[in-house]
Amino acid sequence: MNDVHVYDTTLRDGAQQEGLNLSVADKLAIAGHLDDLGVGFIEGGWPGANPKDTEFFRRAATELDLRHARLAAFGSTRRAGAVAADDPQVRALLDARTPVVTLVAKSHARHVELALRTTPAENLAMVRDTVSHLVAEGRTVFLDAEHFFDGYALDPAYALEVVRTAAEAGAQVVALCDTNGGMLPPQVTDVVGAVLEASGARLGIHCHNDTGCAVANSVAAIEAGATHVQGTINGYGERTGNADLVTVVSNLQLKLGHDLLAAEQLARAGTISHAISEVTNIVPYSRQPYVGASAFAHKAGLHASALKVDPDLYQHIDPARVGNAMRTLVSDMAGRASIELKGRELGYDLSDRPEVLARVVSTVKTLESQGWTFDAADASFELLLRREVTGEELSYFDVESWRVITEDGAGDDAAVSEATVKLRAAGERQVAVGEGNGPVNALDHALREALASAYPELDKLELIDFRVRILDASHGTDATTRVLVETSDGETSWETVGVAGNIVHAAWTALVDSFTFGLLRAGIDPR
Ligand SMILES: CC(=O)SCCNC(=O)CCNC(=O)[C@H](O)C(C)(C)COP(=O)(O)OP(=O)(O)OC[C@H]1O[C@@H](n2cnc3c(N)ncnc32)[C@H](O)[C@@H]1OP(=O)(O)O
Ligand SMILES: CC(=O)C(=O)O
Repeated sequence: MNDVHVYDTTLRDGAQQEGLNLSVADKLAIAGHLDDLGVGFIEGGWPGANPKDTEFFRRAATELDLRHARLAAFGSTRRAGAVAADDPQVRALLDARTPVVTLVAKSHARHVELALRTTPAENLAMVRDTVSHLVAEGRTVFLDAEHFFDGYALDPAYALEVVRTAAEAGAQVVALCDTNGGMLPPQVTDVVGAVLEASGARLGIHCHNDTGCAVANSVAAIEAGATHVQGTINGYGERTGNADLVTVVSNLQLKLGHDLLAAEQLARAGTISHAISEVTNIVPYSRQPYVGASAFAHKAGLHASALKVDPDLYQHIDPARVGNAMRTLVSDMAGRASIELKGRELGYDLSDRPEVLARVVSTVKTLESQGWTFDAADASFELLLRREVTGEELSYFDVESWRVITEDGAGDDAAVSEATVKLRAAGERQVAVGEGNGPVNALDHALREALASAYPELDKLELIDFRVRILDASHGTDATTRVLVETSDGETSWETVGVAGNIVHAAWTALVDSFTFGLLRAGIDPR
């Protein structure tokens, strides 16, 4: 069933999200990713509304080489009382030189009266005039019927008249919009079915997520006969966002048999969703359906014991179909099967090492009861596992002592820290001093300095995140503290954990694990 348009509006409605601000270069990059995903249409923005969107269409004409998608320019019907051919906003839509133009039109009688301040008849004339003018100019026209569901509830005859008028004027699709996002799936099913029957128009669906039902509503509309679905990557959009197009497409394709994207395109959905997050600079939502980092991450021991036999037992699809992968999380909820699966992920075959499995389970449960957390610190767990499997501590250096002092900066407000680290590495005793804007920063510098000659490979490691959690807040300033450190080698990153009564000690433990793991990952032998 290759019958449904996949229409992406990340660059227009997605960009209406609070805090999201895309440059022209960002928009061009995202359009390239969307085309790779294989969507049918990319709505690029509203030409004429702001210089960036106008510039996007100008540059897209020469810089975008779309293989799958067709570009759509978005704008509204002409002004009340004007003529489409003379309306500067309609002119800007034509100047964008896209094959497709999507018009937003009022379909709610109250909006016509209060927001447009015109008559129902003039609104219909605006739809008719603008659609037919753009069609006559050679454009494929889609019409977004704004506030359709609320408008249909108030005055179904008028809302239907807008759909009929647009279709008769030549609009190829009339997308029914749940602009305020207040609908639930049964309402969408009923309205789409009724409008389809009464109008015979090709219908689309455009949903916002204010009831948390944007995806469900979109799927319901397609099931009810709509054949064009709009959404945004990662559900970006005004207020609570739009329907997440990756989830919508995955549901329609993998659950309902629609043939929307080639299997290999859908298998890139995870990569593309994350690549677009990089451009938008919005941290990916780990629990995003299908493509989130946690979407196929399993924490409970019982789940792992069944997954070991057959991954299908606790997964609704094979994650590879959407470019994701199964992960086993190790925590105090782990059992032996969790450790065996995690070991397999890390390259250790523990299937005939029951004593190691039992020991690791017990160690993890004990440490987690003291505040350690291994599902957030994969690298510390890998070091622990390695220690239990090999029976020896991986040691690149022997720490003799470390200390930090923090003092008021001379003459300015900022306090500075100074750390001294004494250790042996590659047979040499090293004493190094590091300065920083805080104790962990100073320790990081001192440790690097002390290890620089033995392990120059450490130079490329960078601490990219540092999180502190007070574990028993009722103890006040003598509470136990957990520190998570995230480190990157420029290509990948890993997290390590430290727990101690002293916050700097906890950070030091996490720091030492982070450097040790970095050297292990780089394939360095202890010197
Ligand atoms: C539901 C949606 O998300 S639709 C997309 C909404 N997106 C945006 O609004 C982002 C881009 N918008 C903009 O940059 C500006 O609002 C512009 C350039 C479009 C218009 O700016 P301005 O001319 O200053 O008008 P303003 O934003 O104050 O008001 C919108 C005008 O459009 C009119 N309008 C609203 N919908 C329609 C429509 N479907 N057809 C014709 N006119 C419309 C309003 O009645 C109002 O008219 P008025 O100026 O006579 O009061
Ligand atoms: C058109 C649109 O974005 C809406 O009605 O939500």
